[in-house]
Amino acid sequence: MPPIPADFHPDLERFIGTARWFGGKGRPFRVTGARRAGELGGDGGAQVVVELVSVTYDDGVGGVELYQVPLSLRREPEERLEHAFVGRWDDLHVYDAVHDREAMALWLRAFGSAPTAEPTAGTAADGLLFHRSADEELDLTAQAAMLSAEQSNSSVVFGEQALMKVFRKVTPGVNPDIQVHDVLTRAGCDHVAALYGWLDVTGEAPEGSGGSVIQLAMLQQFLRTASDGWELARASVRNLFAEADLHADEVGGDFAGESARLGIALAETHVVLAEEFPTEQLDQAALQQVADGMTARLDAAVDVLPELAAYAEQLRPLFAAVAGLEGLTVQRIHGDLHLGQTLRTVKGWKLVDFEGEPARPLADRLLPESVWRDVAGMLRSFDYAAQVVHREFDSDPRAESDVVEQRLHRADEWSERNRDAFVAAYAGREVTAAERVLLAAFEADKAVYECVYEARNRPGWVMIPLSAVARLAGGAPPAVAE
Ligand SMILES: Nc1ncnc2c1ncn2[C@@H]1O[C@H](COP(=O)(O)OP(=O)(O)O)[C@@H](O)[C@H]1O
Ligand SMILES: O=P(O)(O)O[C@H]1O[C@H](CO)[C@@H](O[C@H]2O[C@H](CO)[C@@H](O)[C@H](O)[C@H]2O)[C@H](O)[C@H]1O
Repeated sequence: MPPIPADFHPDLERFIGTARWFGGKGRPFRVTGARRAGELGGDGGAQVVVELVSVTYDDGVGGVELYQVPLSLRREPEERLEHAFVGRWDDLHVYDAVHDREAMALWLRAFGSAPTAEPTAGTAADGLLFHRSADEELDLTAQAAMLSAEQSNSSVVFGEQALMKVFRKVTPGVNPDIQVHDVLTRAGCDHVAALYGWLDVTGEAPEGSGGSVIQLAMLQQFLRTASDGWELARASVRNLFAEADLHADEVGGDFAGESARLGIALAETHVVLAEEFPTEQLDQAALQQVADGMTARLDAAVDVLPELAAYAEQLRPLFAAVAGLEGLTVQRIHGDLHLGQTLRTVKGWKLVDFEGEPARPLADRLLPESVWRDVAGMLRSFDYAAQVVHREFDSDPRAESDVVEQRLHRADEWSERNRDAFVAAYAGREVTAAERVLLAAFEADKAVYECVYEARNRPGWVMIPLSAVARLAGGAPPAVAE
């Protein structure tokens, strides 16, 4: 196929700008180029072009970002793909390929023909190199279906066997999600879905990438019996609200046992990560850098959400205290842990999505960090679950104020109970004073990150992390109306 013409760029801008996975929401941008990573199909059947689309922001911050956009090209309009329509390119009707079953079957077949014996060998489709990392025989007749919970990337399930995650924002270099799944699968870690394969671009490395590979997708075991930790936690809060005169430990849907099991799953995963990746003891200069990083993120966040300024001065000493700690060991961690990254299966809790915070530079996401950062991410998530349900119940202005008050109290109680159960099981011993300082600092750092995330993606939820910032800063709750 010829390259995408420049007059298709406005269609790409419209499509990317409204996609859930687009990390630049709220910032005016332009599509400044589209490079063909590869092509699949075309012999009379479905035809797919995989484009790496360059996005440049009008504010000039952050340089060019690359987004993977696989496009399905159709001669006739496809009614069932209307929701995935991108635009017209000459006489072609162009759709987001991840929604197109026939297009996705091409990916699965390419994975199916990749040899498994040599992990470095692969099947090359035009420009694309498919790798297999496990002997699992793939069912090539399995139907593809998009996972509706589309988040930072797009995930497609093949039957009940495999799940392919198509990375959207791509950066030249090792993809942390593929890397960690590969290592943990080989190490026999029980708390992740096994890696089956991955997809690289074979063509010339893009300018400025230092010759690095670009990794486009990951194929892994589909956890058929999984329930999302975020859904389960909220169901437990709802259950508590239904009996608002009872305490969290008195109702049937109590979650504390699951929170404790989740703490153990995280601790066990951290142990394997520490065995398989380098660990390091931070010296004073490195600790200072960690503290400075938190402060710098706070300063940048105040520019995005000025309401944070009211708490900035109280947060600074909390971050500065990190520089005064001694003997902090760092290792590879999850990096963006929250309840939405946990799945409860019949075989226990699994952790997903080891990509780290999507907004962080790739190099930073590969660095060893303190395990308490992951713990803090989960603590924030317990708070979110309680607060989100509280809003579901009490967004009605006619709700009686004493009932609202009571439920708010129960929400806090639920959050505290589950946070405590999680930390106690994770640590398996008393948490030291130094660890408590770290936890509070990482929790505040995460809440600051969430303020930016919500301001850009879900402005109606910004009060959830902002209230947490206020609590951690020891100040009065925010009075900002939503
Ligand atoms: N191996 C799996 N089996 C079943 N469901 C999964 C699996 N991996 C992820 N999921 C589901 O897909 C959703 C998105 O996956 P995730 O890795 O978090 O993607 P993203 O990077 O887009 O946030 C998760 O919330 C989870 O519910
Ligand atoms: O799952 P992603 O890697 O895309 O993570 C991003 O999106 C998350 C929301 O989906 C966001 O998580 C925040 O909201 C969650 C509830 O939806 C809550 O449980 C988390 O605690 C909260 O941080 C995450 O921060 C962001 O990186």
